[in-house]
Amino acid sequence: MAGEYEQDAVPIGAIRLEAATRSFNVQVDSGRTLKELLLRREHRGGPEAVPALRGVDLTIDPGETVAIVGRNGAGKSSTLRVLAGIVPLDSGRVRIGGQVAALLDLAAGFSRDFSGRENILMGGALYGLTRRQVEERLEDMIAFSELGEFVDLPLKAYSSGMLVRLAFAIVAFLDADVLLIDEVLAVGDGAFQRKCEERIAAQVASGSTLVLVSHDLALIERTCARTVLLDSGRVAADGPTAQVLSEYRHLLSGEAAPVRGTNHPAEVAAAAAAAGGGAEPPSDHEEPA
Ligand SMILES: Nc1ncnc2c1ncn2[C@@H]1O[C@H](COP(=O)(O)OP(=O)(O)OP(=O)(O)O)[C@@H](O)[C@H]1O
Repeated sequence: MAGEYEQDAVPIGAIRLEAATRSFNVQVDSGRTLKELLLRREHRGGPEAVPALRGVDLTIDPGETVAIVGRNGAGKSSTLRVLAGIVPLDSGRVRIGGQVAALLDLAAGFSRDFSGRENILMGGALYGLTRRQVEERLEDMIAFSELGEFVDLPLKAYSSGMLVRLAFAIVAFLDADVLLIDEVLAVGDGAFQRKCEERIAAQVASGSTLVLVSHDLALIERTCARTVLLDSGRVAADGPTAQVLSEYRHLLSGEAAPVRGTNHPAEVAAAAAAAGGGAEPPSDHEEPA
């Protein structure tokens, strides 16, 4: 049974996620034997379902500021993708009210052969703005991005920080009712990060709902009143940010090893600080896909 995604079935700015489940099929290739490789035989193992969300319930009211935290692979990005309507649910229901602006996978939303200016024009249309509305905001968006002459060069020539500037400049002037932001702010430089934070704060002050996924616990403390802790695709805690982050730090400091890969360096540092120790972040940190 497929899950449901309904827009405008709840008040503007509200989010309702009910019993959300989602798995991803991953081709497992580790069991291939040397004989199979030498004889070029097909390996019999099929795709394996990796559960990302296992029955997540989330009720967010208009104007709330909510952070989602959790270890690598906990299901944070999957939750945002489901809320943005990019990834459908296997079962459960998403309802979201009003216009949604998502800053998730930057590369996915852009055309690399077109200039920044052209991408703004196309991006605005994707978010439901008319050509005229985008043109009215174009100069403000370009000024916000501080891309200078790069705005007329193809995106192939952009650094990842420049892509963030472009993406944020579009989202910053959409006046969306719901803002979904995944970690992207971390790629911009310090000055631009502060500018983005100020812009987000202004949008929240004007009534937008914010859902932020980040490993930057200080950013969360500054930005979000409420935090949801995910663990292995389930909600492990949901409440005031100070309380849930304290639980999360406790979880991180008490664990010997993460679920998969290494901990994010910011989390390791936070856990070390919480434990009063001086643990160094792992040098061979790797981000899972
Ligand atoms: N497109 C995909 N294909 C296969 N597996 C996926 C895909 N997206 C997510 N997963 C799997 O779903 C689980 C949850 O992933 P998700 O990216 O939501 O975690 P996360 O909490 O955002 O992790 P991180 O902190 O590392 O970004 C992981 O086991 C991940 O491997």
